[in-house]
Amino acid sequence: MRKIDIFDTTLRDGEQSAGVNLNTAEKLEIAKQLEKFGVDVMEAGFPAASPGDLDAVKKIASTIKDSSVTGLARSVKSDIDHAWEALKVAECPRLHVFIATSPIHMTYKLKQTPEQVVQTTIDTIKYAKQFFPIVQWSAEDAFRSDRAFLAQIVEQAIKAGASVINIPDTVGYATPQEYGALFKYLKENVPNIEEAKLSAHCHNDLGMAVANTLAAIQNGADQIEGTINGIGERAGNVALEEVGVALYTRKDFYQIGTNLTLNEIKRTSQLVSKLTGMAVQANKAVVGKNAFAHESGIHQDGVLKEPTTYEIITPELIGETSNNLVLGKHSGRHAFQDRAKSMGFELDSESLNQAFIQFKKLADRKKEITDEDLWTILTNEQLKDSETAVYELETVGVQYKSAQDPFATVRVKTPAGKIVEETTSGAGSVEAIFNALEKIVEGKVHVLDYRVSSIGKGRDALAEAVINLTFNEDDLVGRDSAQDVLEASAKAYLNAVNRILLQSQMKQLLITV
Ligand SMILES: CC(=O)SCCNC(=O)CCNC(=O)[C@H](O)C(C)(C)COP(=O)(O)OP(=O)(O)OC[C@H]1O[C@@H](n2cnc3c(N)ncnc32)[C@H](O)[C@@H]1OP(=O)(O)O
Ligand SMILES: CC(C)C(=O)C(=O)O
Ligand SMILES: [Mg+2]
Repeated sequence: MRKIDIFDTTLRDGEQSAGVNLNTAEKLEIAKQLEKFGVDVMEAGFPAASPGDLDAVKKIASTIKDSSVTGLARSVKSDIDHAWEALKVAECPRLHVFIATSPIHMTYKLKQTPEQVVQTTIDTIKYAKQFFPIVQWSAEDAFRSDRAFLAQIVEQAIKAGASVINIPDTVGYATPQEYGALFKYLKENVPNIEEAKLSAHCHNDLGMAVANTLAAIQNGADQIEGTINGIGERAGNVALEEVGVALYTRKDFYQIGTNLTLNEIKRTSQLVSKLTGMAVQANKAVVGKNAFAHESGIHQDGVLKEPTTYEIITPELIGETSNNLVLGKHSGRHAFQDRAKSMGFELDSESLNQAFIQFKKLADRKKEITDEDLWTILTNEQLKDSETAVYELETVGVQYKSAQDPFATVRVKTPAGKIVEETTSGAGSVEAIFNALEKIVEGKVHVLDYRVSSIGKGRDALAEAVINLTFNEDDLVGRDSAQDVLEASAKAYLNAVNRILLQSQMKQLLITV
């Protein structure tokens, strides 16, 4: 199987992402992880950019042994001198030098004629070759360059000593068909092309970086360049983890191998995200939080029966521990039962059905059902027939008059079956209710947070109260709803207390079983 080289530029093009700035220690940390990931070449920075970048490239070049380390330079002698200063410590120093070849860039940016650009290219590569055994030359904005001119300058670059030729789609303008065709064209029209490796470098402005990279590979690219998580200038570079996993998963189609250790992907992605401060979007291919998450019942059922029904790559392949069946309003009984089982609940089918109905009702009101929510639902069901009991609100009443402390009278049935009534004042109606409940509940209650909102629209909307409290040191969130705000608040308070009570009763039950 043909093998291609992976050139990582997370520390150079990736660091060109707006708002990203890595110090030497951070760059070194990422470089070590890239080495574990198995990249063939890593571009550690742009040594002429700043003393800090020169220092970082130097540290990386002297530390990394299993990947080749390179640095970028313009076609300017002083840039190459800076790069040599940083890279001479490497086992096999490698330079990456570039100049733009498109009419737009040559005319407006470089203000050089095509002939001058060819001459600068030749002179620069020859100068660099005095120091560096390996010189990679890039034709910036190659895709928007005149093809015949590109073929001519590539031929000259190889003659001058470049052993890797990079053909970037600098502004992410190419389509896969066109980018692939450009590689084919160069293979067929540059007489000495076999003396150098041909490299692809794709940006993602139109979201086609992965497709373009794969098209280049199919048309003879020997190396591909990209970054972890696809970070980079503007919309970023091609995401190396996506290309790596695509080549591996579809090796039946591409027939291409790499030296990448794919199960280092997750760790590498997380490290880069953490140190650059660039979050990975949840639905990003391969490394997104949702890449192995299944939310809907039909998918969850399929995955439980046979993961390959909905997973074309295993979580383990990229170093992820497992897939994730997220319970929400689209989930079905199979996933619900599976989670209940993994939490230690063995319910008969009737109890499971009842618990599932409660779960669906709650799922309509909450985005995500937590394990704590499930615990409460399942425990309620499991304890239904046993001797356990909780606090039940019988009535709540409030006496309120402007400029006076309100009084609340609360009547509750205790777990022991006694009816207890308390009347207490408070700074407000809700506080008066909580004070009365505090007197009734046996144990120490401390309210941490409380809020009410309406469910639905209109004057007759239901009120939902959510309360976070500690009860005998345990803390939990309780919630309940009612037509009236005050009743919802009292019920939410008891809901939290009862959940904690049920948890300890359930633990007791599980211990004795
Ligand atoms: C497609 C890419 O990703 S290319 C890499 C982009 N990365 C970076 O630019 C990061 C590092 N850059 C820097 O720190 C600075 O831009 C430096 C140190 C390189 C240069 O800084 P300055 O000397 O202040 O120049 P400035 O950045 O403003 O302008 C760039 C100059 O380089 C010239 N230039 C641009 N590319 C090249 C090239 N490949 N070869 C030679 N000259 C070039 C421009 O024409 C311009 O020249 P001018 O001053 O004669 O008009
Ligand atoms: C410097 C070159 C290789 C580059 O990053 C680009 O053209 O996108
Ligand atoms: Mg680039």
